[in-house]
Amino acid sequence: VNFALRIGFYYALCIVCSGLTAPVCLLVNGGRTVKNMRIIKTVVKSFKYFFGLRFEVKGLENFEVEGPAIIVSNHQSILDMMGLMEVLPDGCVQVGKKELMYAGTVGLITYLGGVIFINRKSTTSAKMVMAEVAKTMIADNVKVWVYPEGTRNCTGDLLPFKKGAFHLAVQAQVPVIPVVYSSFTTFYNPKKNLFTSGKIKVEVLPRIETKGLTPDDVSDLTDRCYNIMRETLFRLSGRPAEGKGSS
Ligand SMILES: CCCCCC/C=C\CCCCCCCCCC(=O)SCCNC(=O)CCNC(=O)[C@H](O)C(C)(C)COP(=O)(O)OP(=O)(O)OC[C@H]1O[C@@H](n2cnc3c(N)ncnc32)[C@H](O)[C@@H]1OP(=O)(O)O
Ligand SMILES: CCCCCCCC/C=C\CCCCCCCC(=O)OC[C@@H](O)COP(=O)(O)O
Repeated sequence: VNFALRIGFYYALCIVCSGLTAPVCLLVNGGRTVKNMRIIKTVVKSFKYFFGLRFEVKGLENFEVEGPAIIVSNHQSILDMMGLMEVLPDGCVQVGKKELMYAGTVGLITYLGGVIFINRKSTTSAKMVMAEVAKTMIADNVKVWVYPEGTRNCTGDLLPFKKGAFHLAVQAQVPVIPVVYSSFTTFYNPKKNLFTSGKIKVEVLPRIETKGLTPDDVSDLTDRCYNIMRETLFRLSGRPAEGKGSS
């Protein structure tokens, strides 16, 4: 019951705050633009206090790259939206599933914030959108945040990465910046109706350059990023690295 109440309150907060923030975005910036993310971020950063969540962030200086970049991070839950806004650099849009656009006021605010919507059921259309993004991120000097697992996953491990983000980085010849959030499993588990207060460690890792890489290098780049992020996830979550120390 407690779980349902807290999650219900989270949804309500998202819906109501989106409804109140949307007119502000429209008045200040006039329409769909990444500039609205600043306003959205300010609102969302207050949410953590309602749920007793604390963020411990390291490596923010790694976001300080000139020009565009692809940011990739692990995706555990709808609560990630709070972790996202906690560290989101200016001029950064996210890639999201198109279903989000139809989520009432939340859809409206994601639209106004400039979220790039992809149809996950159609690889061709998703790739076309991503190819377009590769061009516009250079022209508009924006960073793009992608969840390369492609879906939420709250197991304490990473799902295999999809390659879209890395194709995008190579096509645009921009660096990849990995961001890792420690596992939520100790305080959040929908299967066990668990949602208490808790601490989330966040680490922004040093950028991985892609200058000179070609489409043939995308698989290697993906693996490299996956391995670094998985190691970091286990370290931040206090879980022993696999294959080491097991008898
Ligand atoms: C104010 C108060 C507000 C309160 C509420 C506020 C709310 C919100 C505020 C805003 C917050 C927004 C938050 C948004 C969060 C959104 C979270 C999500 O929705 S996550 C789900 C969507 N995201 C993704 O799926 C991204 C990761 N996926 C990918 O990158 C995929 O690769 C793809 C989607 C591009 C394609 O996927 P799929 O169809 O499954 O195909 P694949 O198997 O991945 O690829 C098939 C082959 O194609 C190759 N490929 C992929 N991309 C390209 C490319 N661009 N160019 C060339 N080739 C490409 C790929 O390598 C595969 O080939 P292979 O031979 O197998 O390697
Ligand atoms: C009038 C219609 C009303 C509809 C109301 C729907 C309300 C939804 C409201 C609030 C939810 C807050 C969500 C914040 C956004 C977080 C985005 C997110 O994390 O999406 C997860 C998703 O990307 C991964 O896809 P999978 O479903 O795991 O694969």
